[in-house]
Amino acid sequence: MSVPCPIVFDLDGTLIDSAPDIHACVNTVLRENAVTPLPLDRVRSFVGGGVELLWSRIIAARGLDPADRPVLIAAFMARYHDATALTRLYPGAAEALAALADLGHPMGICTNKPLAATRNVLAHFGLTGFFGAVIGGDSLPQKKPHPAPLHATFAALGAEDAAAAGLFVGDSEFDAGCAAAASVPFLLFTGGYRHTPVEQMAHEASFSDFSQLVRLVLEMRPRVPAG
Ligand SMILES: O=C(O)COP(=O)(O)O
Repeated sequence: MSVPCPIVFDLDGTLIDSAPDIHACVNTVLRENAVTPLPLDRVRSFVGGGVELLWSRIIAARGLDPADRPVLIAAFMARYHDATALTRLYPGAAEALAALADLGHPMGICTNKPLAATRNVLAHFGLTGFFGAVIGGDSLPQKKPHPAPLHATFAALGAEDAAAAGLFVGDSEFDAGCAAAASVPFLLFTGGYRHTPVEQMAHEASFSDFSQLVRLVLEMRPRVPAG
């Protein structure tokens, strides 16, 4: 007798391509401060470690005063909070979530995106009901690649023994590092925001299209005894 394994997903660069909205919010704030905007590729390359790291990188890129960081972040958050107009679900992501839910997999989100913005974007795409646990970048003192947020997500799903039972699906170096630190098998979505070649990133399996995910999960068959 066995039950389907819990699966935790990263959000930005894994389920959603949110870089265009992040880019638009960043450049609105830069323009308001008479700073030259940044190209989309550059902003995308800064995403993954949460809002504070994003702005540290922007400040370094544009030679801004680090003392202005809290004010810049506050102005950014006011826009980022419910920015969804330019964000897209990756093709097949919603269908894969529905198929995994039908198979009985408990699912969660472990993202470095702030929790309120995370909840807004999940609601915008009608995904809220898929996830029994959502941990954001401001939910705990630690962010990915620290293992604590991933452990907390599995714990909130009622799966304390995540290392043995669960899977983590993500796209970035932050996700790969977090999975390794938490000893959770990592499924790498290769179409997201990583900088590192796939073969140089630690992962148990990889996929480039969400139509491959359900088969991959079934092939890996990580099962936990019921009861
Ligand atoms: O907000 C970020 O910087 C990254 O978010 P993610 O953890 O969902 O990739």
